[in-house]
Parts: sequence; structure tokens; C-alpha cells
Amino acid sequence: MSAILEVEHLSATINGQLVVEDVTFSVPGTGVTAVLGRNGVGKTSTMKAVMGLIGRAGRVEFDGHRIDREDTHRIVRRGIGYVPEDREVFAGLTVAENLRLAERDAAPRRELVEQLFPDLVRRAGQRAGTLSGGQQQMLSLARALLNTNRLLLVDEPTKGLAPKIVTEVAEALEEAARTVPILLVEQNLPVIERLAQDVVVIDAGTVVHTGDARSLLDDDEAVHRLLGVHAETTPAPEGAK
Ligand SMILES: Nc1ncnc2c1ncn2[C@@H]1O[C@H](COP(=O)(O)OP(=O)(O)OP(=O)(O)O)[C@@H](O)[C@H]1O
Repeated sequence: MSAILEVEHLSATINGQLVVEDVTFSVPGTGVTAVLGRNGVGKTSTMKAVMGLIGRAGRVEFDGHRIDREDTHRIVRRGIGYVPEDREVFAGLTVAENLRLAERDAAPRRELVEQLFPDLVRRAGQRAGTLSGGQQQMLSLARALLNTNRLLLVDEPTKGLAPKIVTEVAEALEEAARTVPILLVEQNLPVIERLAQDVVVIDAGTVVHTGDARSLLDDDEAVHRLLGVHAETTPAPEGAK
């Protein structure tokens, strides 16, 4: 399977501070690739560096094109959708208005979004700022899925959500992954187990492990060494297989 994204020796700085030191990995053209690691190791910064949102150096190739010197606007137009950690929605606008503003394509995929997120259809007239955290996450994902992207970068979509909502977000991502490859930063091991085929583990600004998700999650010693948690002790989200 050829890679849709290849990242080689990526480094990145924020306010002159090196936050990504030397990151190399690739993302296959189908399925979910999870980026794992302890808090503060540079997962979000790696995503931002790929998107050109922070100063970066190294090589990033998307679908055969170098994008490491391109600005964010150009990268987005090439077909990379980004769903940031802080669920950027326009709080003062309604759900419907938030969705309309995200439409970039001539033929936005409204039917797909309505099928994936029926709750958003029911809440079309509700102001986004009054949605729950999980509903805002759905809206944020829906905004990215409206356009025909060729890769989605999704940063910690289940963070801070109740277990039932974690399951709903995981289901939506699972459906979305049938249509677009996803690079997913995620800390919830059962969600990774459910969604990811491949994993990339980052520690202190560099990649310390890549491989298939199943082999890592089955190896409790490796999970503990790399992530500082035990695979078995994490509660499974409702409905997880
Ligand atoms: N705006 C900023 N100014 C200074 N340092 C920053 C800034 N943003 C991030 N950092 C630092 O960069 C490092 C990497 O942060 P990053 O958010 O990429 O980590 P992360 O792996 O995504 O963490 P988490 O899992 O906790 O979200 C951290 O040490 C963080 O404190």
C-alpha cells in the first residue's frame, strides 16, 4: 500500500522553542493511523507542522508533492482536512451556519454528513456555543467531512468526553475512515484498538515506535514502556468490539 503522506526528519518550533525534534513516519492511503505518546511529547505540534501552522523544517510529501514549504491555505486546497484539538466552531452561529461556512467544494457532501450526524440535523438551528462537548466534536468533524479531502488530521477527538459520547465519536470516525484515510492523535487505547491499523509513537519530539496497532496493544510491556499506561486497565468504551 503506497503512502499518502510521508514525513521525514520533521522538526518544528514554537516561539523559538524546538517542540518537534526529528519525526519520520508515513501514512498509508487507507484506514486510520494513530499517533500516540505521553502528554507534551509533540503530537499536536507534529500535526500543526504538517499543516504549516508552525515553523518547520524537514520533508513532508503529500500524494507525491512536497508540501513542507507551502502555506496552510495551499495545503488545505490540496485536500488535507484538519480537525484541531480545541474543536474550533463559531460559537455564536448556528449548527447549520457553521456547516455552510465550511463548504469549500462545489458539491459539498451534505448527505454523508447528515447520515453520519443525525443529531446535528435535529440541532440545525441551535447555536454552536450551546452544544455539549461531544456535539461540538461532531460538528467539527462534520465541517471537515463536508469537503472531499484526501487525508484527515484529527487531534484528540475524544478528549474530555463521557464514555457514551466517546463511543459515538469513534463510530463516526470509523464510518468516515471508509471514505478517507485518517491520521489520528488519540490517547484512548480502546478507541485506537477499534479504529487504527497502524500506530506511530512519539516521545520527546521523536518517533520511538511504528508498526501495526494490534501488535502494540497486545504487548502490555511495550504499551507501558512507550505510553506509561497498561493496555488492560483502560476501560473499554461502550459497544467496542
Ligand atoms: N504555544 C506554545 N508555546 C510554548 N510551548 C508550547 C506551545 N505549544 C506547545 N508547546 C510545548 O511543545 C511541546 C509539545 O506540545 P504538544 O501540544 O505538541 O504535545 P502533545 O504530545 O500534543 O501533548 P498532549 O497530549 O498533552 O496534548 C510541549 O512541551 C508544550 O509545552
